[in-house]
Amino acid sequence: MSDTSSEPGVSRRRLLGASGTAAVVGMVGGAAGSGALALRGNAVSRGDDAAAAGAPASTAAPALDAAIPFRGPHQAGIVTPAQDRLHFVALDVVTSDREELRSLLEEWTRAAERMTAGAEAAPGGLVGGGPNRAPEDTGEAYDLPASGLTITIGYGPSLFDHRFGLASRKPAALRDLPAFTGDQLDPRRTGGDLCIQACANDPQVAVHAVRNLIRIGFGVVAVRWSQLGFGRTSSTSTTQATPRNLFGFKDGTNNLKAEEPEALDQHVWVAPGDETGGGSWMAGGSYLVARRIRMHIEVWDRTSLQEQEDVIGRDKKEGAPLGAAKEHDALDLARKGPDGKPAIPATAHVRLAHKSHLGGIRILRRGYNFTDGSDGVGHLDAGLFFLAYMRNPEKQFVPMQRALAKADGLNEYIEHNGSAVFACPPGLKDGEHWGQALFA
Ligand SMILES: C=CC1=C(C)c2cc3[nH]c(cc4nc(cc5[nH]c(cc1n2)c(C)c5CCC(=O)O)C(CCC(=O)O)=C4C)c(C)c3C=C
Ligand SMILES: [Fe+2]
Repeated sequence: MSDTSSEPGVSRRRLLGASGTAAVVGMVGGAAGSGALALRGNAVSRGDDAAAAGAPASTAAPALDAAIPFRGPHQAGIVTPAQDRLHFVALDVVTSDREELRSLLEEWTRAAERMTAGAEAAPGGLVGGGPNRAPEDTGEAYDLPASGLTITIGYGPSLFDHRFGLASRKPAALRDLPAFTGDQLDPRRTGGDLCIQACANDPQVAVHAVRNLIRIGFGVVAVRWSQLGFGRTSSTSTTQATPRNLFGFKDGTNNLKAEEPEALDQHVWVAPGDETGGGSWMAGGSYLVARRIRMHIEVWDRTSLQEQEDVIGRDKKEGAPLGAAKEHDALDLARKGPDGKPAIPATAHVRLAHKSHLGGIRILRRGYNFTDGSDGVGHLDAGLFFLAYMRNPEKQFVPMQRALAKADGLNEYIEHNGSAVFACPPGLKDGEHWGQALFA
């Protein structure tokens, strides 16, 4: 794509201009913060350190370029509008030194805040260290704007074992997920002491963020597994159009949205009384469930339209519930079709995942499509990297996935082959850093 910018210095060449993906910057879900590092808005690139130090943000800037506030009551990257690209990484801690881990989390905070503002990972990172040292920024995002980058951190259950004296700080709700019927989990895509979710509207910006955090963590953390994603498969704000997944269906219609603060408090954010004792630092945070779900798209592509719609429980073109007309019409699970059978079949995905089937349970989905080449026997290795945030995985994801694993018509076409759960701490106030509450 060519550079369409009319402002000098603004490069948008890799920004994805798809309609309906425009980011709303700032106060979504109360997640805005004044940040210790002044945001540079969109009219500057990473190389402009003067701007990083305090130039006012441009109000005329296009939303896809924009910087999303790093600080606030909740971490960005949860209810902030889902960007188009993902780079997710699960890491293991390879040192046994508690102070090294604490100090890395502090250093990561500084770098993450800078990068989300569109700055280099460290001041003068590109060439400022002189010719004899390795640069403190890898450089591939130097000329690019913030691109809506969010960096969200999570802690896995294994981080709270004997190694770092954190056992007494483990949140009660942070437990490895149980096995589900049909799971085909690959240990090489499962678990992790830590995770970083980097989302942006430019893939190069997301990859740059993860790469630089890994570089900073050399000797303290090592990558366990990672996943790239594209074409978000959920909308997390009513300002966003509903995208489609690789089965060609609109995905995210009945998701929780940033504009529903009461529902988010009920289903997504950990409340002050939820975790007592060592886990009380999680108030305002959320739990993340990640599942790598391979979709057998070649089989799906040979399936009739009627069967596809019955499997999902919605029509393919409009995304309306079967028996209804419009995408956002309510699901009527009692409605009968002309043949007297339920309009939304008993094994339809949306029926089984709907709150009325699950005692009111809901989750916030924030997944991405992926294609990771082919499997060597003529099939694409493609699917949905399912990411969902919730207040308590055992009370939300586990019963929901149990219901789906048991009866979902979709199971014929999918396979869960990666899995992890993480506790994502609350957002940071000015001057705070990741790990501060954890190591208090
Ligand atoms: C355990 C939770 C869920 C998994 C795993 C999951 C996988 C999965 N979903 C689709 C496609 C669609 N899902 C849709 C709705 C939907 N899915 C879940 C949960 C899981 N999905 C929920 C809670 C809902 C909402 C149900 C409701 O209240 O109506 C839809 C319909 C559009 C929408 O509302 O988002 C589609 C399409 C795939 C392909 C998939 C695994 C690969
Ligand atoms: Fe679903």
